[in-house]
Amino acid sequence: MVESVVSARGLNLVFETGDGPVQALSDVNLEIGSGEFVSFIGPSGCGKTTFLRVVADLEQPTGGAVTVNGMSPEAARKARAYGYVFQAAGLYPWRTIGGNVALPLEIMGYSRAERAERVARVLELVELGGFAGKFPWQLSGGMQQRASIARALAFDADILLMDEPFGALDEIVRDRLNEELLALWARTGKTTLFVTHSIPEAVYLSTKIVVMSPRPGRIRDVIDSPLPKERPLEIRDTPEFIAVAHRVREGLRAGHD
Ligand SMILES: Nc1ncnc2c1ncn2[C@@H]1O[C@H](COP(=O)(O)OP(=O)(O)OP(=O)(O)O)[C@@H](O)[C@H]1O
Repeated sequence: MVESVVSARGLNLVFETGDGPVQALSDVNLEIGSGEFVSFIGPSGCGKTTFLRVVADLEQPTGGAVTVNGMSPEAARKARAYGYVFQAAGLYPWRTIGGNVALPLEIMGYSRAERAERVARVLELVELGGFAGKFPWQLSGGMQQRASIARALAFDADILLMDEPFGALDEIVRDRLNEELLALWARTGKTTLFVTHSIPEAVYLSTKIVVMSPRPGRIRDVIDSPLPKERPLEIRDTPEFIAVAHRVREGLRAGHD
């Protein structure tokens, strides 16, 4: 049997707060295979970020089990199994773009030559080849987010965790970055977990869409996309695309009843 890259079985997570327990995740079961692009969509507070944080070993489940590459999240973190892209680009303003991308490599003790080679390669991948020497404030919001994707790619982890990376961008920039991300995913084959509030974004990007319901966060529906791997933006006008979007919307609506 092929081992899942991410496997969640009976996952529960309860936060103890001053106002009593908050159940963020309830009995989440999910298998993610190698090279899949999986979007998590659901209303605010349904546990999407919490799920990503469990995978990244930033939160401890209170029940059930998660494995990442067949290991505990802690072992996977130590093996540098993933890169993490946050909602805000989170670049250090006093470092150049190249310096920001190199930072995790510096912390990990890569040599200067190795850092330079990797920074050049990942900036090229996100089409920021000529921008290594610029500072974050010299780049648009979309370019900054591309730089933060480059930073997550720099140490060649085979899993990419992305928490609403394009949420703050206008729709035209977002469309372009969606196209670029899809091309990048096709080129690199990284298993990608992607949080979004946007139905078209989830349907356009994903091989699998996980629809979640509000607290306690449960999986309402898991949709294996019938769309082909090649996806021009115009695919969003096809009946196949509209049918998947409809099913996602139905799942979100059912979660509210
Ligand atoms: N550290 C924490 N302590 C207490 N409660 C928390 C903590 N982190 C998250 N929560 C609660 O757990 C629930 C799930 O939060 P989470 O951030 O995972 O939701 P989300 O689906 O990512 O939301 P959004 O779409 O708004 O980002 C929310 O009710 C949130 O208030």
